[in-house]
Amino acid sequence: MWRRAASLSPFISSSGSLIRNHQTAYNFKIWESFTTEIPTQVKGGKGPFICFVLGGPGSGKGTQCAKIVKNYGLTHLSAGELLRREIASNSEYGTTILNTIKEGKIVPSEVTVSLIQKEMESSDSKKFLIDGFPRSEENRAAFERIMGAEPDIVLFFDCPEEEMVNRVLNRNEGRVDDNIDTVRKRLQVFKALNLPVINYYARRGKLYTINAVGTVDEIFEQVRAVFAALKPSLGLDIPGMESEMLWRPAFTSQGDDNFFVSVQALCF
Ligand SMILES: Nc1ncnc2c1ncn2[C@@H]1O[C@H](COP(=O)(O)OP(=O)(O)OP(=O)(O)O)[C@@H](O)[C@H]1O
Ligand SMILES: O=c1ccn([C@@H]2O[C@H](COP(=O)(O)O)[C@@H](O)[C@H]2O)c(=O)[nH]1
Ligand SMILES: [Mg+2]
Repeated sequence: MWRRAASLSPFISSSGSLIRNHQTAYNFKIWESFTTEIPTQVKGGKGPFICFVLGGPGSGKGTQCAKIVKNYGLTHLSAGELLRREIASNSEYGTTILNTIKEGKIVPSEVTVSLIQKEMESSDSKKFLIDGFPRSEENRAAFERIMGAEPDIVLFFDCPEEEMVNRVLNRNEGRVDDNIDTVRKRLQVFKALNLPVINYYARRGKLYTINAVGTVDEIFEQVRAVFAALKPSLGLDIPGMESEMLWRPAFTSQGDDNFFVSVQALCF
């Protein structure tokens, strides 16, 4: 099994530009920073490239992951899908997982990490998109402990709650948690347990915030900019992406009611 502790590689500078009054759906207070550093080579260790994909229910994680897979060939592991597959296979944890999902709560970390671990270790891929995980700080710590790895980058699909609720209620895939009661609970869990994880990665300089409002293609253009920056480390060849701009929260601290995020405007 591969094992590594991810490290942040050296940073390079480029000239920055400024966009004012950027506000996230979760009322992050954002101010602009002139620091414009990006990792030259995100991937430093021996393990696979890992990208966590976070965002509230219905923010479009799965939709965008499908496009990332198609464009950049990463292997997509949706934690929710792995859990739903476990329910369908009548495993010993099936009933507990089903009840947890119906309640919009979080399945014990050991169960989810073990499912992710099995998929990663049985795959030849060196580039993973892990969608909808970690859901909590406890999930995050369990992944680091069990896998001996951290994500190289984290994408956060930032979407207003009303839009997320509309999308989930119109999804029509027969999911047991696509109903208004469970969605409300999932949003509470997201704010209480997942936002702190997102902030953690912002502080670590690994978070890329994507504005998840717009058409699927408009949103993917922001994702494309992130992956264009990672081209050298992923061995990707993406023409026409020489000068893209994206927003990357660089530091976050949490006050009583608000999160404060400074943002780097990255030009490259
Ligand atoms: N930009 C968009 N505009 C409108 N609808 C969208 C957009 N992106 C995705 N959708 C639709 O919204 C619904 C939720 O999207 P998706 O399943 O990708 O979200 P998710 O973040 O994976 O949600 P969950 O956490 O519940 O799995 C789907 O029906 C999808 O087709
Ligand atoms: O890491 C995870 C991922 C998911 N869950 C549970 O599954 C549902 C659905 O997840 P989606 O990512 O929206 O498909 C989620 O609400 C949790 O109940 C989990 O416990 N841990
Ligand atoms: Mg999904």
